Amino acid sequence: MSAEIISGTQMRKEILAELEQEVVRMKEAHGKGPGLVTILVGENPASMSYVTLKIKTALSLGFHEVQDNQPDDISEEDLLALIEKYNKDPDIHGILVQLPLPRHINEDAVINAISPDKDVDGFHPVNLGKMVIGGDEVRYLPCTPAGIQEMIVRSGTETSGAEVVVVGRSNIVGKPISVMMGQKGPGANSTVTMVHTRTQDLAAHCKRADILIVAAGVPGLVKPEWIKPGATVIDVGVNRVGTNEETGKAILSGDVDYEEACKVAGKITPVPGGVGPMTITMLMKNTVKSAWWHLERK
Ligand SMILES: Nc1nc2c(c(=O)[nH]1)N[C@@H](CN(C=O)c1ccc(C(=O)N[C@@H](CCC(=O)O)C(=O)O)cc1)CN2
Repeated sequence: MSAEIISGTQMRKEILAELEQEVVRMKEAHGKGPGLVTILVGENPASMSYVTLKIKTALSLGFHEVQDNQPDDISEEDLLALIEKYNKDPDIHGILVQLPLPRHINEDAVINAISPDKDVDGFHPVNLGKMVIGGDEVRYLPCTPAGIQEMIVRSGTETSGAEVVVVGRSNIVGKPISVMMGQKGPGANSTVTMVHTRTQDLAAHCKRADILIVAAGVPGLVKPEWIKPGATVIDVGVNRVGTNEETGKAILSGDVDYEEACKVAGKITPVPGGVGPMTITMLMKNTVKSAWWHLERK
């Protein structure tokens, strides 16, 4: 048996084509499209490549894109003032501050400074609170969890009544996706267990999962014998495990032993080309949603 591959790269194409049409309609209706600012502090190579991808995608969709790069030693006060400037800018509908930030800056203070109306990352406590309440309250879902849920749904995996096991408890992936999969509604209604690397008998928990979502940041953590035959496996890990000597590019590995897992799982996401591309796609979707909200409100 070889698992069906759930390709984030392919799904990205489909969703971006839908968004492109929406941007055309928005420009016809309002004379302008979505505006996104990307704020990058310092020169972390991974962050630089993610922000470059975000800018490229936004421009390809016809967004108004502002790239605001700041030096590593910017003070927290100056960064907060910069965010406030964009909170007030009527041409900007989405504010993205790339994480992680340098140690001298308090990440929570920065996230809290972004207007919840422009928080297209979905990290602000107001938006996380609305996500927990669910239903009509939901505003911007955090991008990686939203991408995971979209992949599960588009792959035709049944979620209602399914046993979902989430490995990892981060604020940006593990906690939100656990809540989202347990909500009432389509693409959810699951029975969720959230575990982590200190959980006793992690393997036994994973083995019960109809849908196994792994976001632990530990390369190759999940072994094939931890997987229920036929399960859908979503690998969120993007671990840099070496460098390709010929191309100089990073060699990426997920949190799942992919080659072997393919022999047991029913469906599986690859790394690269799985959840990663969906994160940026969902950022675009949130920005389009925010732009409609801001433009129609006036
Ligand atoms: N403000 C934010 N910061 C961070 C987020 C976020 O959602 N908002 N998430 C991560 C990084 N991230 C987006 O910013 C991200 C990670 C991975 C990918 C991706 O496409 N990965 C590719 C591989 C790309 C590579 O070669 O490195 C893949 O998995 O196929 C996109 C976005 C932390 N910070």
